[in-house]
Amino acid sequence: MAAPTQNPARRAAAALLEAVLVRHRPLEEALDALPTDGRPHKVREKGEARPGAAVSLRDKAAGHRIAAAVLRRAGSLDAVLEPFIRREPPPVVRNALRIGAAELLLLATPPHAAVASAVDLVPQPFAGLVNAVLRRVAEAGPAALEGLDAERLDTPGWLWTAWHAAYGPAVRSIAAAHRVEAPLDLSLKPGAAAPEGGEALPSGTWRYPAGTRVTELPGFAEGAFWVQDAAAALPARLLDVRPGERVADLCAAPGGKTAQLAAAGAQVTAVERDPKRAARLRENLERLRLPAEVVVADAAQWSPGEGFDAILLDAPCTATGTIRRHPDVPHLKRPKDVPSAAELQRSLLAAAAKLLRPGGRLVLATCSLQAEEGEAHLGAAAALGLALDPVRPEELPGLAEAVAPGGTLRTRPDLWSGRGGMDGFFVARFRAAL
Ligand SMILES: C[S@@+](CC[C@H](N)C(=O)[O-])C[C@H]1O[C@@H](n2cnc3c(N)ncnc32)[C@H](O)[C@@H]1O
Repeated sequence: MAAPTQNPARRAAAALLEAVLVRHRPLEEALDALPTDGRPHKVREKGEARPGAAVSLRDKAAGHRIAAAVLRRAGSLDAVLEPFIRREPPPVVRNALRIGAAELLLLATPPHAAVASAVDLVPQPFAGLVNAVLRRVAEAGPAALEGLDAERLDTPGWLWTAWHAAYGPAVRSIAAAHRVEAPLDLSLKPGAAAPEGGEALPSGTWRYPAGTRVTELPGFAEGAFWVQDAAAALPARLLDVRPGERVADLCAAPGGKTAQLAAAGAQVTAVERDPKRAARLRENLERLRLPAEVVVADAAQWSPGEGFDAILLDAPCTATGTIRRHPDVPHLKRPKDVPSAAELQRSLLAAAAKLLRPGGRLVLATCSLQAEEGEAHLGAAAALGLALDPVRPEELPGLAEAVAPGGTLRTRPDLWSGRGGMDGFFVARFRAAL
């Protein structure tokens, strides 16, 4: 069978799925590792696409889109494939079947191209199987997905149980929100004009349709804005820094929150443990022409001397609040990751409390939907002498429902659902004793 000319994109998708589902590597790392030829378009002769060969930027983007669709809906796709598979095939075949099914059922690829391309991805002995199974899926069409409990099928059981315990029936709308690709959200530098085509959200974020390429928007190279989910922009806003205040951003890269603090005129020290990520943070600040001192250090061990007026602790976490943007997260995280992330957050919180001047402010944020990485930290904060400074609903227009009665903030992907949702964050603001 002739190899379709579009197959470099499917090969890229297969490589990404192999990295995430077989080798358990993050999708972004796998994307960075894909060899590209740097050209937006590349016409290939049929059959030329070899594993490991460079792909064009366009094929990489198309492969990313296919892989993301598979990762978002893997449970549903496997349920559709199930009746046609007698014995579990090798991972390369299973992933080719998922790619074919995603193209047929979710991405509106013409059936002939979807089936032929998936067949082209597998070793010859499996070509017949993939062809036969996908022809059956093609016959059923998108109706094959109807009647499935997609929310449950596409959510690992342990996450469903935890979210049900924390949020009750809203677990279903959270899971439904994960099916949809997130929009592009931008934070603007003060005084900068928003690129055309965006929607101004009540929180100040500018929102653009999913798939918008930020680097192609006018103003990107000039540093007029940076990418930041609407919910991710809230922690720094709630710290409410003033010009000239000494502020530490303790887990800083890639720097969205550092940029907000610096744009507000604070004297910012950004601490980041990972040297590569610190380099990216520096690059971002350079593009934005915003000043901040970047320190490569473990924030749990860092002792700069004088206390800070304000500290932002955007602690590393399981990132289960960012599944809309990172559909690999449910496939990579395991239940045991939650207590270890919570432990790390507790140690960083204790270190942060020591870095505050008397009366200083601290905002703790995590982009996790797990209560252990959010609400459960309030007791530890109190034991460290940090008094909760409640967030008032009027501080966050349009988000009153995200402010808990005690004054902590809990955003979820199903909030603002008619407008494209937002990442799931826990945010709490504290004050050190005087
Ligand atoms: C949630 S991300 C921060 C996102 C960032 N605040 C922003 O808004 O762009 C967490 C960051 O903390 C860094 N990190 C993890 N543990 C750290 C530690 N002990 N000290 C300093 N940075 C750490 C990670 O490398 C990662 O870049």
